[in-house]
Amino acid sequence: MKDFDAIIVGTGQAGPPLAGRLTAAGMSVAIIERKHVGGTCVNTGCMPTKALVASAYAAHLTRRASDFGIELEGVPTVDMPKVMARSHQVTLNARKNNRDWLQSMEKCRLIEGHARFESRHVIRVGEELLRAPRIFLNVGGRAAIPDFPGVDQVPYLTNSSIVLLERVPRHLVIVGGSYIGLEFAQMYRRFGAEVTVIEKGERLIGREDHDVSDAIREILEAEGIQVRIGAECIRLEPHPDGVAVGVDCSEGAPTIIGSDVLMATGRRPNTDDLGLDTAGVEVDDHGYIKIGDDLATTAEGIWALGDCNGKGAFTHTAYNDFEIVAANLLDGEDRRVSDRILGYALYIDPPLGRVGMTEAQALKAGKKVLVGRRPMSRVGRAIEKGETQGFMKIVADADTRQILGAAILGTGGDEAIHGVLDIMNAGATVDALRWAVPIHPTVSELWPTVISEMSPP
Ligand SMILES: Cc1cc2nc3c(=O)[nH]c(=O)nc-3n(C[C@H](O)[C@H](O)[C@H](O)COP(=O)(O)OP(=O)(O)OC[C@H]3O[C@@H](n4cnc5c(N)ncnc54)[C@H](O)[C@@H]3O)c2cc1C
Ligand SMILES: NC(=O)c1ccc[n+]([C@@H]2O[C@H](COP(=O)([O-])OP(=O)(O)OC[C@H]3O[C@@H](n4cnc5c(N)ncnc54)[C@H](O)[C@@H]3O)[C@@H](O)[C@H]2O)c1
Repeated sequence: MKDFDAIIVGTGQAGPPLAGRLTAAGMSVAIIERKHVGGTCVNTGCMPTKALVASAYAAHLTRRASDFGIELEGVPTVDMPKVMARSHQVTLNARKNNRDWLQSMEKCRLIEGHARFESRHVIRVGEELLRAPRIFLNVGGRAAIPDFPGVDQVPYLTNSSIVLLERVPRHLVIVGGSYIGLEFAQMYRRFGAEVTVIEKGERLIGREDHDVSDAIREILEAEGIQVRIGAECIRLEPHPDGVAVGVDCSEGAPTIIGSDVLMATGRRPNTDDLGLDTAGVEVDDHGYIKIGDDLATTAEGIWALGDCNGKGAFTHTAYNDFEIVAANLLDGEDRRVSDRILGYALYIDPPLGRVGMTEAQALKAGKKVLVGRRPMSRVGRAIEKGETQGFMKIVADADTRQILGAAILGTGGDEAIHGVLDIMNAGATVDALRWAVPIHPTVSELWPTVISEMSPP
């Protein structure tokens, strides 16, 4: 048995920085990883996908070159092994930097292997037993594969395997029309694949407002992506040309023949093989670890951070979990998950930057709202860049004038949304943004105009 002051399971977005803070405070730390250091974001998530999105954008811009008065000789081609090598290198560099960082921490031991509770404060990794009074679970999640008829008879891709694919599929069928599905759909279309997105809901990216969903569908369809919504009873079977995907949709043919299928139907937490029962750590019906507002689990001395606690599904929410735990344990603060104002982005092109409530959520919460909206075709910056798809929108409380939420589906939207995110965190009203003097020419410079034109929906 080896004793430590703390054990961290998983090297995703919360584990390594927490190891940094704990060791800096003089604690001995064991951090355990069963696969690649850096977890999902670094190895099979944000980093490789955003590197691929960058290549896809380059391909798209090259095809549009003459719109900008640039004439290229010959037809631009996509060198997929090179595209993948570039993306993979981004991952390898980050993985190595994370590993080097952990190994440089005094009193931190990186242990490779699968961790499992032996008892509340003892964890087994292979033959080794480790004990600590504090245990932090940062085990993340993996692709959830629906139990479709025929799913075990055909090969399919997930986010983990598609980021290593060195060819352009002839026809990529993507099951799931949300973050993962839509980012890969546009990227592979731009690499030259025929792409069909199959979504069981009545619209793409169903958590967003209807106007956002509709505009995203329009953007994707304009690039030749086929969208099939209301897909019921999906079934898969081998076909001489790849995979036959049966869908009973409200529109379109009942069977789609794809060369490849990508499953993008959500994630499930890596909590089924941790021995949580042994430790008295409770999970909900979906396997997410139950936590309080301070990220403490139902077992004393055990915390759960990141995707595995079901309170966030993003790199920045996992990192914020680390910040909350470190501030509470080491700095005497009283920080809470419920204080977090959620922002996120969908990295299609143009991107969707989002913060706070949607208009539908605000109305459902019984708020009296004011809404301001402007198409990107009336934003100078977008016109100058030749990227006028999408719109920007803000929702405010009509009584208190607090900002409830905002969306920018448009060029630079992933960055520009931070103007609203920051001012919401500062607790200011919509009038603070109304009277700001933003820089010209930017997307953000339109907020004062949009706000001055707000009206009830
Ligand atoms: C394709 C894709 C794109 C994404 N893009 C974005 C994006 O652009 N922006 C964004 O904010 N988020 C994005 N995300 C989400 C983001 O990757 C996750 O929210 C984030 O990585 C969660 O981090 P985490 O720390 O909770 O866990 P993870 O990063 O999943 O890390 C958990 C680690 O724990 C290890 N582990 C699990 N069980 C054990 C065990 N028993 N023993 C030892 N080790 C174990 C795993 O191997 C893994 O390395 C994306 C996700 C995907 C799949
Ligand atoms: N830009 C980003 O920040 C980013 C990018 C990629 C992934 N992520 C994270 O990864 C997580 C997983 O993303 P995701 O897109 O896989 O999951 P998701 O939960 O966001 O969406 C899954 C989609 O699949 C659909 N679906 C579910 N079962 C289906 C079925 N049987 N047939 C057809 N459609 C079905 C759902 O209706 C939904 O639209 C997200 O929670 C997100 O936080 C974030």
